[in-house]
Amino acid sequence: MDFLEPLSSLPALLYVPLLVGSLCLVFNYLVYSRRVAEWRKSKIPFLEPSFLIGHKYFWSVGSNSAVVPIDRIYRENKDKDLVAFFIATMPVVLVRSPALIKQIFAKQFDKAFETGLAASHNDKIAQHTLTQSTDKDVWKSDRNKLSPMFATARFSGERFAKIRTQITRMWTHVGEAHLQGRPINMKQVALNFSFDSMFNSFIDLDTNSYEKKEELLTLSESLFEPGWCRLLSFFAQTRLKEIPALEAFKFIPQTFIDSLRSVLQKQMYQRRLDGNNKNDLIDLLIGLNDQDQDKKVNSEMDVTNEMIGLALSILSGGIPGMRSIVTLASSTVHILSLHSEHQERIRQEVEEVMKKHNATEFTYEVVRDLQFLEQCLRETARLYPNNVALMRVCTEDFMIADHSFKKGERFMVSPYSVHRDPAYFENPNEFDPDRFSPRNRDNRVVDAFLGFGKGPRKCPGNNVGFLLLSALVGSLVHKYQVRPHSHMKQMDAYDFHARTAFTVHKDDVLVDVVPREVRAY
Ligand code: HEM
Repeated sequence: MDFLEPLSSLPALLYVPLLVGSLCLVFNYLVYSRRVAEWRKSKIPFLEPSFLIGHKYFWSVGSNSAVVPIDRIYRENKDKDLVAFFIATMPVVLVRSPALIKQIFAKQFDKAFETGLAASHNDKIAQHTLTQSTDKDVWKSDRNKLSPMFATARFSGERFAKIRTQITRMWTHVGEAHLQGRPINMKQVALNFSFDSMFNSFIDLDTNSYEKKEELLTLSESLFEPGWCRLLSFFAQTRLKEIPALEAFKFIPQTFIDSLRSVLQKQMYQRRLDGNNKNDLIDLLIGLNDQDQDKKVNSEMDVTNEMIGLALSILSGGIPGMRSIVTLASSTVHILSLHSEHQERIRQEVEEVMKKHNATEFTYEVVRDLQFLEQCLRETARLYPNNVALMRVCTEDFMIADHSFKKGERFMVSPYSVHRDPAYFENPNEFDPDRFSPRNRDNRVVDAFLGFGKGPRKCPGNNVGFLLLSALVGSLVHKYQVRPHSHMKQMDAYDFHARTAFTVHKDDVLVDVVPREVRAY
């Protein structure tokens, strides 16, 4: 057999990768051809995958963020409301039109209930983590239990003092960097601010990330750190969650859970001893413990899987939360550094609102009243939405817009693409906070804005997030003039990190500051 002769001269070790590679290609082919036949039958518009190797759009993933190819598919299929394709071997249906997104994410919510990060049914903690829960009743009951935590009024009055402490620490850090002639790393400043604010306010943990890096902060950072490992764990969570051998790739690693468990246990125990009701997450968890077991917290076993899941929903914001605050804060400061006129408007607003409330420092009432600053934050969330994609998975077969979808079909929405579509936002690449002013905000804009998701599973922490962001950005811009250091032009999708499911800028976001003369605080 002459044609096999070249193969016989290969070292035996090379046969193994060759065999594995060939099996993968055959597997790909089977996946593609089966799913394409189903799409054709259900009249779902799709992009024909290339024989064996799928869609070329995604070959550059690893050097570019997945936003880039998804956005290209979005733009090349203007004539369609939805279009199906493969990301590697994962079939997805990209939903383009806001009307259809609303239909699937809100009106047909019951039939496409699961998110892209849905947990394995056996994962007892993740079932109580809002983003990952796959049981509608458990999810509903958990969201109700947590709703008092998402009310911004929790930060009013004396409780705002904890946020004010973070403002003062941030000013000190920024002031020192300025005196030493160093630029400000906004990603780091925002991480310290949001971590300390969240852990102080929700679980009464007195952290100071500028002085000491808590284990939980290091672990939280590693949850969002871009890299192949995190990207693979995201893929394993999305695609292969029922395979026990992949437990080690769980999106929330066991080390994080163990550390959180021990912190919660300590805080609950201490609260029992102090007897002070602070109306925070610790009190909520103690209440659950009393209801369920009618006993005091005194052993590790008492911090149940449900409690860990609920705490994760708040503290890591059901995963996107803290990351979202960090990204949104650094993006907002980056964009304001390029627009001194908007910085000036924020300063004037702060002065006016302080005067109105007869305040000489940042208070809950002042921060809640910063309307123009909120418009700037919303506009930044439009230009830089946090998630590469929003996902829902069909939990039963259903029909929509003359197409029938099977249980297990994955819907994907690209907030970045919808937000930059001129059909919904005029001059979409321009930073124009006034498009979100109460006067200009029409239904078209409201429906097409996806920065916090859509439907009953949309972000419950948006108000808390905006409160912290307004405190951080408002106080920074009020005390300092901010100028660009590292990014002299507005960033876009090519500036996002390639190896993460979030739209994180690939470099540090550095700005320079010049102190301003302000009224006494
Ligand atoms: C202001 C910054 C924030 C942004 C831009 C943001 C964005 C998002 C997005 C896009 C989703 C997915 C929604 C969907 O799939 O339809 C989400 C979900 C979620 N967010 Fe946020 N978020 C922010 C802050 C927070 C904060 C501070 C918390 C917690 C206190 C939080 C808690 C959650 C939770 C628990 C979910 C899951 C909801 C569910 O599946 O029921 N978020 N967020």
